[in-house]
Amino acid sequence: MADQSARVAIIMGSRSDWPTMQAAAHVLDELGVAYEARVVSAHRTPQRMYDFAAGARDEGFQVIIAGAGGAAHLPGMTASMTDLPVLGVPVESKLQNGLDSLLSIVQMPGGVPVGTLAVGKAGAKNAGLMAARILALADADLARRLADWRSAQSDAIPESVED
Ligand SMILES: Nc1c(C(=O)O)ncn1[C@@H]1O[C@H](COP(=O)(O)O)[C@@H](O)[C@H]1O
Repeated sequence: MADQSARVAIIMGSRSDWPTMQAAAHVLDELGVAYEARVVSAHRTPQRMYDFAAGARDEGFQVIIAGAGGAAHLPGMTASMTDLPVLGVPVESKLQNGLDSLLSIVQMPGGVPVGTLAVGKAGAKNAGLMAARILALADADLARRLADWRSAQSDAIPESVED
């Protein structure tokens, strides 16, 4: 059962994806956005994927972040069964650093949108930020926290090339 306050679902094809997908969880923690993380695989747990995607809106989720590697069908299959925005994160694989994951997620047929981020932890981090930006369209407090987060990021980048 989902934590009723969780607005973002972070799903992934395998527990082995969690070190990557934690980057999404981390930034959502920083922004005070409640999420729930689950292992859901289109390949290995098709009924769990079906039940999750069909029931995600009723569970209270507003955005889904889906990470998977290799033949990464999870984001697209999930997007085919819900009208919630689905953000796809290609997890790095053994083949060309995850190029297979990226192409599996980004090359969706017209009519089934998956917003695809970069491969790996940077993509997962940006998926968390993108989920927050979507939610912030209707949440002024979150919009302010996002603006503060962005300012803090800028402040942390030194202009000097010396220490
Ligand atoms: N791409 C998918 C799906 C899916 O798309 O349904 N389910 C698992 N996987 C991926 O298999 C990779 C290897 O998984 P294991 O480490 O468990 O062998 C993971 O990156 C996972 O996302």
